[in-house]
Amino acid sequence: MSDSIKTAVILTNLGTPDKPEASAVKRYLREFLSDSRVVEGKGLRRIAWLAVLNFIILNLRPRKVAKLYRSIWEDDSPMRKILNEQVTELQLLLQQNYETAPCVFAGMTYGSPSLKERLESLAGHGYQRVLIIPMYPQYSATTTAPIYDQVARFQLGRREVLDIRIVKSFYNHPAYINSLAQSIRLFRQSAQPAEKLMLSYHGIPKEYADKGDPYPQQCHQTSVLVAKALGLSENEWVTTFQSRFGPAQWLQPYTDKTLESLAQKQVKAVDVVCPAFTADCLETLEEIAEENKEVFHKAGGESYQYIPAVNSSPAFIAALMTLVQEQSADWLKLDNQADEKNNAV
Ligand SMILES: C=CC1=C(C)c2cc3[nH]c(cc4nc(cc5[nH]c(cc1n2)c(C)c5CCC(=O)O)C(CCC(=O)O)=C4C)c(C)c3C=C
Ligand SMILES: [Fe+2]
Ligand SMILES: [Fe+2]
Repeated sequence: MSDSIKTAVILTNLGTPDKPEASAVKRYLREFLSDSRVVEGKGLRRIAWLAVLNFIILNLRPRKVAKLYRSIWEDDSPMRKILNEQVTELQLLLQQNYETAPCVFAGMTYGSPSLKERLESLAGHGYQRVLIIPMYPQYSATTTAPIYDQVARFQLGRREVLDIRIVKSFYNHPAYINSLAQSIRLFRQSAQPAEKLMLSYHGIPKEYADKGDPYPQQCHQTSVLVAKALGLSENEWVTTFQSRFGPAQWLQPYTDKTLESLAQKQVKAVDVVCPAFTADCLETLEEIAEENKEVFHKAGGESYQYIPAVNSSPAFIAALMTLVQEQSADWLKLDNQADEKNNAV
């Protein structure tokens, strides 16, 4: 890195409540679900959604969802805990490889630690260059684009803007595919591999995809590449979409319906992995590892195993460093000694 220019990397994830309590969940859901990137609609549609959100959803959902959070909470929300671990591990790896490593921070789109406050604080501390890595391998207007929006709002009106780069997606990056394949391989080495590998992605409303959100295509591409890396034949894996919200149609095939139909077709064992999540969270630890396990068993399935997210596995942290290297090569100066050391191993 050039001597006098302070550079930071921010790992950015969606966000999560501060506590597993109804009031904290309400605050989080209000911020998240008020974003018109997440629930689209203009004019009357927007007014109707805000009425439903404020008068119905925010009165009924927080208590139910807080209970789900309590079932997975450790000393913090798993997403925030894992994001902090990813920050620590990436910082260590960068320090081993660079004379002057950039500083790595965490930032959430909704809730804390907030991306907006992180950017303000970095600017206040004289950082001029920032690489933001959204922790979503597949781009979606519902998740990645809000990060671009926050950066645009941050820059607006600044006399000297910060030099900010954002990694748009990494759904097909060989280092990410390798980290995912490795995590599946390691899991299947220590457990009996199931006859079917299910790759379950968070869904989005079908309407958004029909209007051009590239998310589903990127999910399918990730699946194809992972299956190829694992040497799976076509009938050994399936791509599905989870986490439906509201009455509209979402991306299909749905995870729960597919589990039921697999069990009905006498598939007795499935392994499930969630490649849209780089950190375990409510959607993986509760919805996939618990709720959907019950769905499969109730439908007659016998063995259901959830394969954890890539989290802070060495291969995923190495993938993050590769992204840093590629996206900010001109900002960084490789530590020749560390480089020689790595080559000698
Ligand atoms: C209402 C619309 C929603 C869209 C569109 C959506 C897209 C989307 N979300 C993720 C990743 C995560 N979502 C998580 C929780 C979550 N998601 C929604 C709704 C939408 N998501 C809600 C209401 C919630 C909260 C829980 C609930 O009330 O059911 C999480 C987990 C957060 C945690 O604290 O652990 C993640 C991660 C992606 C990747 C995505 C589109 C591609
Ligand atoms: Fe979501
Ligand atoms: Fe969910």
